[in-house]
Amino acid sequence: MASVLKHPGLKPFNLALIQLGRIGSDKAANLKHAREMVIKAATTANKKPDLIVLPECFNSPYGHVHFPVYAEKIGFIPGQPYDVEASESESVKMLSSAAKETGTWLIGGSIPERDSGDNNVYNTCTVYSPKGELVTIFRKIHLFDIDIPGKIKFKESETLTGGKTPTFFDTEFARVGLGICYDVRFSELSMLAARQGCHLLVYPGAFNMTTGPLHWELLQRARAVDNQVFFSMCSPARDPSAGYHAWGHSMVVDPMGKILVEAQDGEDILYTDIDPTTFTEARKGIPVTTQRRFDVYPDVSKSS
Ligand SMILES: NC(=O)CC(=O)C(=O)O
Repeated sequence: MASVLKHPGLKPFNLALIQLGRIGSDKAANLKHAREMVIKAATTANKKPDLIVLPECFNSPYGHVHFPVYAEKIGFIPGQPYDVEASESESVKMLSSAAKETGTWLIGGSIPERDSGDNNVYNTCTVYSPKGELVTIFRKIHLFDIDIPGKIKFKESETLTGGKTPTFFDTEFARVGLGICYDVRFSELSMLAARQGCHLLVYPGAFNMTTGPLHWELLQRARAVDNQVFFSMCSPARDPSAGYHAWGHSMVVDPMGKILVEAQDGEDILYTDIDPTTFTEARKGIPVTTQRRFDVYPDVSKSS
């Protein structure tokens, strides 16, 4: 693992999750509604959130046939300034302007993205500063290919390519690691982020009616406790008329594994105060971060 600059430290902040409903086949309507909900999240709470999160695949129906149809070219090159005005992506333009208008950090869930070079389609999360700058993107690394007979068969790899780059970004209040949905099942990704100093891991996600009740909460609490970090997944609301029935239950878990807030299955906005004391006390009281036995097993975070 390449050495990274340390973040100055976790500060108290307010996190808002938008469990977005009304995601249908009309992309313009999806974007309009997502924008309205970001403004609502920023303006209707007693305390303005510092970071707002949208769910996985918020501008398109969720399914491999839809991804290439809804895919947009973003053309983000890490380390280079990005010109939102010149972007080919209508979703990026909307998210950037919503972040700027509200003056909040915004994790723009995920959208299908077509790479300008290799033409592959990715499931991509974009992140915006309060000034509306596109600060980073993250492409879902582990594709959701499962087959549980009689229950659910899904194959993202029919049309998507998996990303290759674990990603985090720094705000003035926290270092935030990113993943998307199925990535939560691969503990190495969150371990890497935690070892790089992330305080909070955010995974926009859309579990389903088979795996949701069994694993959605379990995995988030496990990743939070494994790594002693705040962990959050933000889902679309459940739509019984859609081809894919999302589980919902967006949540935020603290570093002790306690669920701080949880939605049901409908559209909702959740707010949580992130308290650095929980983070510090979890690590002080149960000091696993200093008790690892790398003389017995390898430090996976150091392998390249
Ligand atoms: N939709 C996903 O990517 C993952 C999922 O539903 C699961 O892991 O279960």
